[in-house]
Amino acid sequence: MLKVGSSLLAGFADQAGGGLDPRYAAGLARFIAEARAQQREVVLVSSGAVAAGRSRIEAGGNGLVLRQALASLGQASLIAFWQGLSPVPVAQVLLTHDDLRNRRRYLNARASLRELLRLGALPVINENDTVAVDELKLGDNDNLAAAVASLVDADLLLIATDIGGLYSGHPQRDPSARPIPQVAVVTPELLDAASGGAGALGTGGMRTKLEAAAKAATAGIATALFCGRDAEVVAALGEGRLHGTLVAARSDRLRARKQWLRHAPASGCLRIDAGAATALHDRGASLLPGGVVAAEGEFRRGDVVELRGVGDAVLGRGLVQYNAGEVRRIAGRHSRDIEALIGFRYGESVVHRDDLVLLDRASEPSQSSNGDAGPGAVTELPKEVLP
Ligand SMILES: Nc1ncnc2c1ncn2[C@@H]1O[C@H](COP(=O)(O)OP(=O)(O)O)[C@@H](O)[C@H]1O
Ligand SMILES: N[C@@H](CCC(=O)OP(=O)(O)O)C(=O)O
Repeated sequence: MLKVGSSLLAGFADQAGGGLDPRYAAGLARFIAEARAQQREVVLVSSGAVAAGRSRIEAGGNGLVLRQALASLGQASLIAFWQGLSPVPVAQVLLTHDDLRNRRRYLNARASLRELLRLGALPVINENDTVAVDELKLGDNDNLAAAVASLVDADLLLIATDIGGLYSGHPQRDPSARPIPQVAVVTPELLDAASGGAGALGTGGMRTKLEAAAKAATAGIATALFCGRDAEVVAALGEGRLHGTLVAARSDRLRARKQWLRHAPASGCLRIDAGAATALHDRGASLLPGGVVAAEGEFRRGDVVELRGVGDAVLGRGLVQYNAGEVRRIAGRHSRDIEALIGFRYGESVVHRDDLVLLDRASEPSQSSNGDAGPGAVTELPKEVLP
């Protein structure tokens, strides 16, 4: 997952006519192509729509509604710009905070992104600025990148900007500021050091990058902050060497996600047969409709459900791909019949193995299936990075 800020794409003093300029983006596009050649899946979060919009129309000022309009004017140019630098088809994905907090939309976004990667496309994500204001707004693309890194289960979040990572003070204003190559934990002191404000075009400055890194860290993803203007830095990155700041992950990715699933209140229950229980336990398989005996409760797609086996034991819990009525119609049937039975299909599983946590039967207390798990049972992990 790579995030590229406006400061790398536009606003150069020597640039005639404004608009997007490939001088740094070309190197980053080469880096993406090399990573893809190494069989890595790459998702790009790119700012620059507002800057691109400004070059298309005469408009002074910096008000919120004006920036929303400018983003709309510039977004198509931004996608065309990356397409011009990419050997593979690029795909536009516009997201908001609200999309990622809503579990159904979260699952839909994740499924679309996975499909784009499977097809070999390069997803280029930006905030949907037309609708993203106030409480809907993630605030900046750094935080959006952290949320999407968690959504796609990224190995690493790379944030390219116009400075060589985090400094102990504002690098342009504080002559004693020194680079910080490694951050184990994002502390309030570090956030303070990074609060000196953004560059001319950027919105968040280093603070939002550190906040994003802290969110990614909680989700088990490390973040690399580096200068995308330095061709040697970008080339070294392609060889696995970072000249910049590495913010360490604070937990194992899967553990962070599964920890949340383990304690989230369930909206319903799936009764599964012995064969399915064995497949889940022994092979780490997804739960297919054929193994579902019954669905209890009125859950919706994306809700957490309990999985109960023969004898009522709670075997696990997971995010369900279909709503209760749909599960009842496909229960006991083969995955290939899903479309014939309900008219569409989100995928072959009822609960995908990535969205499933199996419980230790001896130690796991059974929780009620109506969402009332009792006080203290719900562990709140950051909303920004988990569904
Ligand atoms: N402690 C710090 N370390 C590094 N950069 C800082 C720090 N404090 C403030 N900054 C500013 O943050 C800027 C990068 O943020 P921003 O302009 O939002 O970039 P982008 O457009 O890439 O998101 C730097 O150019 C620098 O001026
Ligand atoms: N959605 C806005 C991006 C805002 C933003 O976060 O910018 P930046 O600080 O340069 O990453 C745009 O495309 O201009």
